[in-house]
Amino acid sequence: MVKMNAVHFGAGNIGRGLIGEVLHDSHFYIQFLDTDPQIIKQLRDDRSYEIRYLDRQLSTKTIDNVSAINSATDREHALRALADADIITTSVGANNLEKIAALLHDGMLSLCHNSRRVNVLANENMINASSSLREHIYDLSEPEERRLFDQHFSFVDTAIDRQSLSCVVEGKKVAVVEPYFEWVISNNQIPTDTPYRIQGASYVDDMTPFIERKLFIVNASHAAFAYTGALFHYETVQQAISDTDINTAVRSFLMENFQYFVNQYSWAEEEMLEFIKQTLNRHGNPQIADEIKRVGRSPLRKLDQHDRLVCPVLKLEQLGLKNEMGKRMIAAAYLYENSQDPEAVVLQKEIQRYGYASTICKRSNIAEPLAREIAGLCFALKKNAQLLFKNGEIR
Ligand SMILES: NC(=O)c1ccc[n+]([C@@H]2O[C@H](COP(=O)([O-])OP(=O)(O)OC[C@H]3O[C@@H](n4cnc5c(N)ncnc54)[C@H](O)[C@@H]3O)[C@@H](O)[C@H]2O)c1
Ligand SMILES: O=P(O)(O)OC[C@@H](O)[C@@H](O)[C@H](O)[C@H](O)CO
Repeated sequence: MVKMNAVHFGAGNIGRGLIGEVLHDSHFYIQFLDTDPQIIKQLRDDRSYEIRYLDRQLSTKTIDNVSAINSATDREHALRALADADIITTSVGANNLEKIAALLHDGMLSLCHNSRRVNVLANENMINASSSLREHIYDLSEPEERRLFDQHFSFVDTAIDRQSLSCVVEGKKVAVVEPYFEWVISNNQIPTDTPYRIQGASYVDDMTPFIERKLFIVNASHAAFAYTGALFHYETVQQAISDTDINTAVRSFLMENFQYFVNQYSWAEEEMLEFIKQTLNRHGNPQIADEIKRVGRSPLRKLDQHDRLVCPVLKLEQLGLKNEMGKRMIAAAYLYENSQDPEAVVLQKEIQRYGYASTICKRSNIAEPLAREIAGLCFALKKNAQLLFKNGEIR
């Protein structure tokens, strides 16, 4: 029973491993738009793909009623797909939202001929990704186009959570996922006459606490394991987690962020503690080998003032709450080296040229006294990574 058309930008790990599955189960036909010729060919040839769940039985599921278009080389077909869309979704990576804006702008113009309103859901690890995508599109639009877009489109912020990886079986990419998932959708931004509900998603009136919980608990601890794990030359997050000292350090980092949620949102302590426990269990899932180079990817993005490491530290600072471990985690991130990761290369070049304090001020928009303090932590941890585990402040 396929009733509606979804156009999804990004047939990567989470695109196939979560968004594709949930939209399929909500009776959408899915056109993936991507730029990777290999996955496009696979989806076009098979019109379906496999998901493997990391449950006891290693069960599998086939997602059918899908196809794919190369949005870089086949603009015409991509625009045709957009013109028929009932919903538009993305999971291309936060840094790529700007790159899909021009195509979406043109696709949205052709969609305006339809009477129905279309929701656009950008599913990326960032605060208000859909609102940010809207800004990129509106930056390219004339005032009259913006008025039309306001009438025809709703940009709906979301938070998505699932450990979603891939493996290759007989030359085909298979999505490998934990059974758990969360897709939180901003109810206030969804028009009341939307003719579908996304099955399995949670609709909430105030997105902010949920996207912050995703970033400041799930992704913050993930990044902390990755960057401290890299300091000790581990290759996967699971190896870092099984190091008792790192585990203890990341737990105390999370307990600082826990205080933020309790103070800022009066979040019930037991519920947040349970969420933290569940998150740490998920990160430590022995069936997953999640490489530090994936979890630590794009350190410049992760060190942005609005992202998982710096944002909670600044918020705790404003509230006058303890953030010592958070500062150490930021310092560990500034020490991250990976010659295969373009952002890590730029980061280390900038540090070599301008020093830690200036780079921290510039990249994380942190005021000078705090930036100098974190720079001091970078020097200390570079000399002796064991200081990460020292109680009290490092001087
Ligand atoms: N993998 C996860 O477990 C997970 C979980 C939650 C959130 N996320 C978020 O989802 C997003 C995607 O992550 P991922 O792990 O699936 O990454 P990925 O690299 O596996 O997939 C991204 C896909 O987007 C495609 N893409 C990139 N630029 C594009 C463009 N301009 N036009 C069309 N397609 C383009 C890539 O070719 C790739 O197939 C990120 O924002 C990530 O933070 C990932
Ligand atoms: O996708 P990133 O680069 O923002 O972060 C890396 C991981 O922390 C992330 O992909 C998690 O696995 C995911 O967010 C879990 O839901």
